[in-house]
Amino acid sequence: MDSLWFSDICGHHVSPFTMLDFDQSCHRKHGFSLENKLVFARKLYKQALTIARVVSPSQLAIVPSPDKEPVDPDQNHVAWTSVKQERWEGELVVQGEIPLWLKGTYLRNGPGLWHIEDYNFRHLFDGYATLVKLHFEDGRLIAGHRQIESEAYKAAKKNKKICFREFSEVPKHENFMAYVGDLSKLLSGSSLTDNANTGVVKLGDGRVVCLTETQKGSLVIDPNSLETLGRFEYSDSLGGLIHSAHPIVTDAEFLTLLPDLLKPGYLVVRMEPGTNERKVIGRVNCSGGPAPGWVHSFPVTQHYVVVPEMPLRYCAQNLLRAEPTPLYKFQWHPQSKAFLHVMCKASGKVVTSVEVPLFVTFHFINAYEEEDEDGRVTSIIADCCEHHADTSILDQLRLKNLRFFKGEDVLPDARVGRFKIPLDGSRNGKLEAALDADEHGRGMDMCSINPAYLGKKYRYAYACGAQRPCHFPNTLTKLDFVEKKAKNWYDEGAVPSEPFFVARPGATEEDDGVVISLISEKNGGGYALLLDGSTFKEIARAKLPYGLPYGLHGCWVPKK
Ligand SMILES: CC1=C[C@H](O/C=C(C)\C=C\C2=C(C)CCCC2(C)C)OC1=O
Ligand SMILES: CC(/C=C/C=O)=C\C=C/O
Ligand SMILES: [Fe+2]
Repeated sequence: MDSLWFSDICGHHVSPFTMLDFDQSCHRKHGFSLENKLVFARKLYKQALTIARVVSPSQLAIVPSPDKEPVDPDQNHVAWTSVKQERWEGELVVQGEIPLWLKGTYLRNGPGLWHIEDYNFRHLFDGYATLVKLHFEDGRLIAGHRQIESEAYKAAKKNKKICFREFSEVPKHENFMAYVGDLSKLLSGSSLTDNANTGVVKLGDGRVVCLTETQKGSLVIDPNSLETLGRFEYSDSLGGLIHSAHPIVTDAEFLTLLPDLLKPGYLVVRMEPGTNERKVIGRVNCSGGPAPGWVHSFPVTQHYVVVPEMPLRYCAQNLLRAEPTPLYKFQWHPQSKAFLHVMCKASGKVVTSVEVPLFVTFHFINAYEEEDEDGRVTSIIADCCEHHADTSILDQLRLKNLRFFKGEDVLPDARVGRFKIPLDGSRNGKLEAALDADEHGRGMDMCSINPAYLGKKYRYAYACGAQRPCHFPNTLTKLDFVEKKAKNWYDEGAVPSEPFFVARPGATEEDDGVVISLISEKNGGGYALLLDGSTFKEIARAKLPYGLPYGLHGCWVPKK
């Protein structure tokens, strides 16, 4: 059903646009006549009406209604509470020693504002983006935070209601016709959010861009003032509405995946520093399923891009709903199986597609090539934070579940899933735990590595693990894939964010550097924490004036 809605709109699939985007679609690129465009528009409108018919009236909220979930302020951990104010900046008092070599700014993005007026959002991923900075220089630390001024955020503030479609929240419609109008806006992408609340990357040319799952939610910011400078406009004509929220970004390139919901598959694209133009490396067709698997992230090796095809797949039907479904914009299709595709970066050729055991992951950690004694690549190893093929983690991240922790051990188990992809033409790949998950309390997500080891054989990763009982990953963990051991950091009641590794300039050891994390404390406070990358012992901490909401992903902007 999902793909049927779109399949007959446009007969050819030469252009890799993902959904239906008038301005940038293949229709413009291939010079379609006005008449054809009108035929196309009519088809679109008819499809919107068909969709409107299959969405039952109960899924239409006619009157705006606040989320009626009970809110008990005593239970509200600062990690899950909206940021206190629009912005703040100041120097922090440092306990311990910040290494003098640490010069630059750590930026962390995340969904920090979960209400508009008295309407409370439901899911962690719905929040309006809060950008945090920690600027280290001469052993001192200047911190700050500021809201990202996306169109979605500004419109919500001005109109005192949600105006764009967020991860799970949808603007409420006054009546049925307004809903049908919104559906056509959805098909053109104009109703989708640009709330860039997921990650932040420094491009090779120095521009700093905040990102989310929607392409329009790529916003350029100033890493010093945290001011939103404007939209990052992709100047190519690839079109489409969504991309992977985690591009692979180095000083030399920006690689990402554009899922194609019309003809299930993915485009692998590359953008050079100093340009806004993505160029196609190649295309992968899906091996299963009515739609591509969700690609929140993907891994690369030195010569290959690994394109994951999870059985948790995008679902056009769920995209159009007015109320969230248990799996939000996705659907679980175990019968469609799971695959990993390997594309050669240089030629764009798919060198293998293997079936793998079912899996669920948000985050790939790293990947590398294994060689035989003659230096021929025999297989690829790809590691991820794997949730035992169980989608319930998405539900666990509802704010209601995060806010009401009564001490039960409800965090679903996760592990470091290690895929082995043979390159000898075999049709199946393997998936096993890279180390005993009890080493990290069977919690596993929000990972980082030493960026010098991207795509190469590596030994260490940093992530959030669990000290049970818990309902959310609550430790920082250093994983050693050689010893198959983990070192864990824990502070009772604290919610730590993604441990981010910064290498010491000139280091020769993989773990020679520091790990930065922002901690939200159970008493409403918060602090910036520095751990030694090798010993994983605390080397410094600095208290913030107030605790900040939980955040997702970060990047490092070194001082020039
Ligand atoms: C994880 C994670 C989710 C969050 O994503 C935010 C948005 C707006 C996602 C939107 C969508 C999908 C997840 C699937 C396809 C459709 C679309 C609506 C674009 O940020 C995160 O980190
Ligand atoms: C917070 C999280 C995923 C974030 C996606 O970007 C997962 C946490 C639990 O495993
Ligand atoms: Fe992520």
